[in-house]
Amino acid sequence: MTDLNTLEADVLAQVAAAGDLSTLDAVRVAAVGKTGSISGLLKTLGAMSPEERKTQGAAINALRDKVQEAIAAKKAALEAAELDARLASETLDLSLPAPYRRKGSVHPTMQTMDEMISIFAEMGFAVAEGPDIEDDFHNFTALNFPEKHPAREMHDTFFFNPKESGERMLLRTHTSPVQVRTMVSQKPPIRIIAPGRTYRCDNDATHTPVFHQVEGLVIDKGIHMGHLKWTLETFLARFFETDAVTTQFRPHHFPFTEPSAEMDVQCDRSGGEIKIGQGTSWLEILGCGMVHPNVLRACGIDPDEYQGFAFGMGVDRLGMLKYGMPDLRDMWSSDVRWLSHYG
Ligand SMILES: CNC(=O)COc1cccc(Nc2cc(Cl)ccn2)c1
Repeated sequence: MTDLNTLEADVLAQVAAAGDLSTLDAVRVAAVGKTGSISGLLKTLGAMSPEERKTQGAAINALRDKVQEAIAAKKAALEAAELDARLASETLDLSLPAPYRRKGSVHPTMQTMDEMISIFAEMGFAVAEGPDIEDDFHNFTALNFPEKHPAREMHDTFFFNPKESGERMLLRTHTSPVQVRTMVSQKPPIRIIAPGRTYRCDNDATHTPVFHQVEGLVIDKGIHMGHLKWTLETFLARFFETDAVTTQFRPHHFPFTEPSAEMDVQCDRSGGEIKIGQGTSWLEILGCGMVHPNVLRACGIDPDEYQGFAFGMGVDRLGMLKYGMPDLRDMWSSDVRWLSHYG
């Protein structure tokens, strides 16, 4: 017969030595599990005399209870220690600064476009939008482009495969179609800007196939070039955050305006960066003009009753000027280091 005292001392020593819950459970199974040492002793009771069974049985049960009590206490101690360890490792010191997490930023092109839109909105312009996929009429014909105009060629414009009807759909080459759609659907007076994505078959150091434009259109009675000049100078001064800008009109040609002009803004190129609102250099900033009568007529507006001006500027170009970005291609490299620097 195994000496109960030796067994007790041995099992209690194993319980005390158990360093973690799984070791303790292994000790429990070895002692009081189905095939455990103490459970095995209980099976020997059957072969004893009634008197012996009474005393021996009581002694073995007492040993089993003692061992189970010790295991329960040890389990509670190990669990408490485990909880303390977790509390210690997961304690948040709220007085510490939060760990740095890089937040996203608005792309400089969209930031610039948002600024342009909000300035024109403050000046009373509504924002008009339209489809990127356009038809010949809205992108060219209504804008007084002659049938054989080079801009209609494949080398300049992305065309889709002609539909059965032969209508050639294309990716709009400017946002003017949005203004055409507005003139066709809304009676004057009109004061809108048309921001958006435009597409051309260009791709070099200063041109990307997708670029962003903001065009503007005012149609009313008695509109003249003075209104155009004031509107653009007011916008440019606010956009470049300077008191006033000096501009000049340089004669130009667009099919959809007559007279057409390019507007230069006076700037200082002497330092590394171009500064608008000071200096004596000229920098081309946008194209504009009085809406051509043929365009008004194509949109159902009588040029003897209403006149209008329009302008168009490149968002990426203005953003690069304002934020001093050296290379247009950086705008599209989606280099996080660059974007987070400017964004
Ligand atoms: C970057 N943009 C440029 O160089 C030139 O953009 C321009 C210039 C002059 C006018 C317009 N838009 C326009 C729209 C209609 Cl519906 C009628 C007449 N004109 C856009």
